[in-house]
Amino acid sequence: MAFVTRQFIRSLSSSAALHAAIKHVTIIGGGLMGAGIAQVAASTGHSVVLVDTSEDILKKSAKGIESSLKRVAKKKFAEKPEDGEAFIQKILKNISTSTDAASVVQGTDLVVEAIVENLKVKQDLFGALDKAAPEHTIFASNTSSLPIADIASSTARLDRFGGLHFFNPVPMMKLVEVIKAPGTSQQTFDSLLEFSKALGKHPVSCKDTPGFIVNRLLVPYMLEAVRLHERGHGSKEDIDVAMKLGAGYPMGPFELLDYVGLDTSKFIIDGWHEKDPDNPLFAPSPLLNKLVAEGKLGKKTGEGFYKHK
Ligand SMILES: CCCCCCCCCCCCC[C@H](O)CC(=O)SCCNC(=O)CCNC(=O)[C@H](O)C(C)(C)COP(=O)(O)OP(=O)(O)OC[C@H]1O[C@@H](n2cnc3c(N)ncnc32)[C@H](O)[C@@H]1OP(=O)(O)O
Ligand SMILES: NC(=O)c1ccc[n+]([C@@H]2O[C@H](COP(=O)([O-])OP(=O)(O)OC[C@H]3O[C@@H](n4cnc5c(N)ncnc54)[C@H](O)[C@@H]3O)[C@@H](O)[C@H]2O)c1
Repeated sequence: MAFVTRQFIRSLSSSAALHAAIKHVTIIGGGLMGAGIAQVAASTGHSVVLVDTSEDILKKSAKGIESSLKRVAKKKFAEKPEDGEAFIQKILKNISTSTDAASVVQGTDLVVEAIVENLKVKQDLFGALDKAAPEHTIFASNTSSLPIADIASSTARLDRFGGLHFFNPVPMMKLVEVIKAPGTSQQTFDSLLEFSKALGKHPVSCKDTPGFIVNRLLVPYMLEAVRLHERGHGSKEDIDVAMKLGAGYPMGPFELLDYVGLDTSKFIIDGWHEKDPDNPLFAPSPLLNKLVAEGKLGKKTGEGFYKHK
């Protein structure tokens, strides 16, 4: 009996037990990543509000979520396709949309931000949300390249602020990097780990260090691929085939750049160049800059390094 009581007290005093499970999630940004995160959170039984700047964008996000769910349902209900539609509708019921972030965060346990990769824009958003959200609400950024501590500095909840770095396409990629900034409390960090697991993802813990784990290794590789091509040492097609057939990557670097979005890639590299202007690795790429200036942002606009259907 004493053993059972000790176990019970220990379980109550664990930070997981002290912190209520995350149920209501607000995702800010309904683009590639935000829509994917909303889909996965809704599919795992969370109530989700997806926020963007216009109803038109949110309609596009909802369409994207529905077509991704159709792909999931096609596989899951291959034997009984008639159950697929009910599965999709049940998940879609868990998602609502809004253009008013400040009002919807009033009832949320967690805010996941997936807006444009720009420090000032992210700081302004979180600064405003900090005034509107309840005390217990945790804030997380899906930034690819910005320090979590810098984004969090616009709020007064450094202890309830961390990083949740998802991978594209979110419904398919199992990894989430959970980032503990210097101010992030252990309780918040544990909640973010738990939330990632509740999404069916595999979380890894990560310090608030440039590029976290994956991008610290991936970005230099992508940069070298672009430089190799710019020097005329290989066509983009050959470089892509080489990395798929020779290194076993599912996509070549140019296919992946188009998939990620050339605007986001440019934000990442410009930000690092600004911080470390003498590092030749982060020097601007004329080819990337030209494509972005022409509005060729990759798969999302129908053309980037390649043309997409
Ligand atoms: C000098 C200046 C240069 C600038 C350089 C700057 C570089 C900066 C770039 C860094 C960017 C970092 C971004 C971010 O922070 C981190 C990332 O997210 S990095 C990206 C990580 N992602 C990948 O690496 C993806 C790699 N690709 C794949 O894993 C696969 O190709 C794929 C996407 C899963 C698709 O698989 P394929 O076999 O290729 O294609 P299929 O279409 O047949 O799909 C297979 C299978 O998956 C299902 N599926 C695919 N997508 C979805 C979806 N969105 N929703 C639901 N289901 C999906 C599909 O239905 C298939 O199912 P099946 O038919 O097999 O049952
Ligand atoms: N694309 C990727 O592969 C990838 C992977 C991991 C992380 N990320 C990161 O996720 C974030 C979003 O990337 P994305 O590819 O989804 O970008 P995206 O351009 O597809 O979507 C961004 C969305 O945010 C919206 N938005 C911008 N400012 C807003 C604001 N103030 N309030 C509400 N909505 C706003 C835009 O309208 C747009 O719909 C970035 O920080 C990026 O670095 C991207």
